[in-house]
Amino acid sequence: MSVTTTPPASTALWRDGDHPGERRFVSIGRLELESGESLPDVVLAYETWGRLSPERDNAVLVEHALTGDSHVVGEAGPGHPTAGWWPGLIGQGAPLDDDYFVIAINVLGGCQGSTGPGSAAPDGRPWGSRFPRLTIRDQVAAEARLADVLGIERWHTVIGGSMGGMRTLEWVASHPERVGTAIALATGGYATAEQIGWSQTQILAIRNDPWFAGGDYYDHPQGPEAGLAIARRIAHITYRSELELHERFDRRVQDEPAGPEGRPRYTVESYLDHHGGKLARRFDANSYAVLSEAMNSHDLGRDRGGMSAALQAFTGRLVVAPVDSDRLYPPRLSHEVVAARPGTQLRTISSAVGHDGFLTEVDQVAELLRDVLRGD
Ligand SMILES: CC(=O)SCCNC(=O)CCNC(=O)[C@H](O)C(C)(C)COP(=O)(O)OP(=O)(O)OC[C@H]1O[C@@H](n2cnc3c(N)ncnc32)[C@H](O)[C@@H]1OP(=O)(O)O
Ligand SMILES: N[C@@H](CCO)C(=O)O
Repeated sequence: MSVTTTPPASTALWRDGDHPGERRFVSIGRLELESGESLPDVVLAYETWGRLSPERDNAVLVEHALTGDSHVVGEAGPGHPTAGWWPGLIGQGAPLDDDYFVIAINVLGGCQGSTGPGSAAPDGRPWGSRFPRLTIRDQVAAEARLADVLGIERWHTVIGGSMGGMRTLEWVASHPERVGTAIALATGGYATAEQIGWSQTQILAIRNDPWFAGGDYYDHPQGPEAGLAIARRIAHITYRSELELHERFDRRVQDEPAGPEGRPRYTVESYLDHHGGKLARRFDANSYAVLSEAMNSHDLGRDRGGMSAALQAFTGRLVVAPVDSDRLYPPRLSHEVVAARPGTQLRTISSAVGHDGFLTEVDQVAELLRDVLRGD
């Protein structure tokens, strides 16, 4: 196992330009997966802030959501398609200041430096359609290997929202002794029927794009960007509340119809086109499908005798933080975690936005994090 600042050739197939110097890459070797398949030579990309204390007791793991990456804070620039997705959470004056050693890992199956479907398989060609099915448990198993390499036996805190919240809770279930405090935002103990249904719809939008080519599109002139953009449009509606969309866009028209045959383009359509196109330019469609299916696998209680039994061995502090207007991960899912594990704290984020509130209400998330780190 080794750590490097240059991406190993095996990870560099999907958009070579997306591998900046400040990101580090660790090889964690072969990973046996829940499916019974295995991934040889797994690489994880990660970024760090601060220093690990001599006692190794100040490490904080920040877990990103579906289309996030290891770039939690910082500018967009070479290698970083977007600015940090949780601005103000790490750095001087932020809750995660120099007292902490913060790590964010691009998830296994992702497309920002970690092994994913766009990486090279052992034959040198992209995995594409051959990439194995992943589960949230596989992703956490990979992250535990990275922690081993860095000499982190126990996280001071693990925090994440949505898919990052799934991994946070899975850390608690699969490595209870390695987590001090866990903060899971806008998530639940399992993927619901509705979440799986929305995922299916999005994955079908990708797979039915004529340019999908069964998933082996990397050396084609075009990929399934249109399908991915449709998937993002569908997802983005679920990430926002009905009331927010109504108040922001109502029935306003962005572009007037051209001629008698024309139809108006509603402002909300323009907004969804924007988000669909933006994601299609920065994200790999195969990764999107692989990660969506990993989210579908999420079920803390699976083969563990239920959620309560899965959380029983954890003696640390667990905080769950739903967004009150979240229709995709409704607050009842957090309440179920509280009911399953006595002592779990509930901190509700108030937002008009909906699910994306865990990203947009950064002040509330910062306050929550500050309180929890203080021990309140
Ligand atoms: C800070 C970042 O942007 S992180 C980007 C990387 N993203 C991730 O890592 C995933 C997490 N992030 C996300 O999912 C989303 O980007 C969120 C949650 C941060 C967006 O939330 P908000 O801040 O509420 O943004 P909002 O939904 O209002 O969208 C703003 C965008 O829509 C555009 N927009 C707004 N109205 C319209 C319209 N009628 N027509 C077209 N575009 C529109 C804005 O110009 C803006 O564009 P930009 O993002 O390219 O600057
Ligand atoms: N908008 C976020 C939320 C997903 O839960 C993302 O794209 O990662």
